[in-house]
Amino acid sequence: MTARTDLAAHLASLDLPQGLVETLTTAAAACVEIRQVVAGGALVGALGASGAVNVQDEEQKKLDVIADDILTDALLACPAVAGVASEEKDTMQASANAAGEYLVLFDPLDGSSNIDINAPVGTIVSVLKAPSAQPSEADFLQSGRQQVAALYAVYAGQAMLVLTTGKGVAGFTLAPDGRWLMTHENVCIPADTKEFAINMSNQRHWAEGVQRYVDGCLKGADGPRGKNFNMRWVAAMVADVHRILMRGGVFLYPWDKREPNKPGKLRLMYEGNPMSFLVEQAGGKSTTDGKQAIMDVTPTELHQRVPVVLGSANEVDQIAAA
Ligand SMILES: O=P(O)(O)OC[C@H]1O[C@](O)(COP(=O)(O)O)[C@@H](O)[C@@H]1O
Ligand SMILES: [Mg+2]
Ligand SMILES: [Mg+2]
Repeated sequence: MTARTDLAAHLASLDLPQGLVETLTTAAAACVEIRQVVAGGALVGALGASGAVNVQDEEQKKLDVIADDILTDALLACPAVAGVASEEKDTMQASANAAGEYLVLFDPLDGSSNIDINAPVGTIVSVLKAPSAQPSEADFLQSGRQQVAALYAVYAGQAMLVLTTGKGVAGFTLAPDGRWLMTHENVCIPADTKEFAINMSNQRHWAEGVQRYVDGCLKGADGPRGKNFNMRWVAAMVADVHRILMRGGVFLYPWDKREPNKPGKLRLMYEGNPMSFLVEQAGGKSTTDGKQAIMDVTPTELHQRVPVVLGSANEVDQIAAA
């Protein structure tokens, strides 16, 4: 096998504060542990419902809870971490570390409906600087622009970890010895695409602009776009965004009129912001509606929702203009 840079060497090359290196190393190791549970599936009791409901009123799967415990325990034990916030928990948790410098927010298991059918799932992580070593919930409500790092791990045919610390995007594949080895050095999203991703079953609820945009894609070479489009929907944001980072495309989970006061399905702090950091660092755009950057949204609550329109830059502009 070719000698490859591992995650530790990559982090060392970035000239990052030691505490950030420790935080990212801890999160990446937790993802290896989660991957092992995902891979064991029914053999390790990882499938099925937990019987509980989370703060978002969603039925928790066993794997949501297992992944949350793995990440929470690992990060709270990391001396550089001042506190964590999880999609699966009502409130943030402060660590007992007197010198914690970072706040870590995460979606421990993204794509929960895929768990029991052995389809791709993943973990999404956002890292902020901690204003104090004894953080309050308000300390977590920083805009996406304040992130110092974001990563996701996707557990599919291979497990991959994709990371940014604000200097581009690098992708790593999990090797049999448990190390993350760099396989994708400088991930760039092509500006143009012929592929879109949206849950079509919600079509009747979308706003008119989204209706017009998708209609243009469906008409293909016979319509206003003058080219044929393909459609994909993995039902795990982490895997849909991974596809876009690998070969371009757009992903939409837009506002819709079912619950007009609810901004969308996806969560700003655990999904929208970290994915936006990665997408922008890879040359794509990540917006609420084709125009407003998600990372410029001012958070008002930990479990805030956000509409999402992201991916290939020119195609996101098409959605803005639709
Ligand atoms: O059920 P739908 O409408 O296909 O929604 C799928 C979306 O919901 C999510 O699974 C929500 O994430 P969780 O699994 O973390 O709750 C996204 O990953 C995905 O894009
Ligand atoms: Mg999710
Ligand atoms: Mg989740």
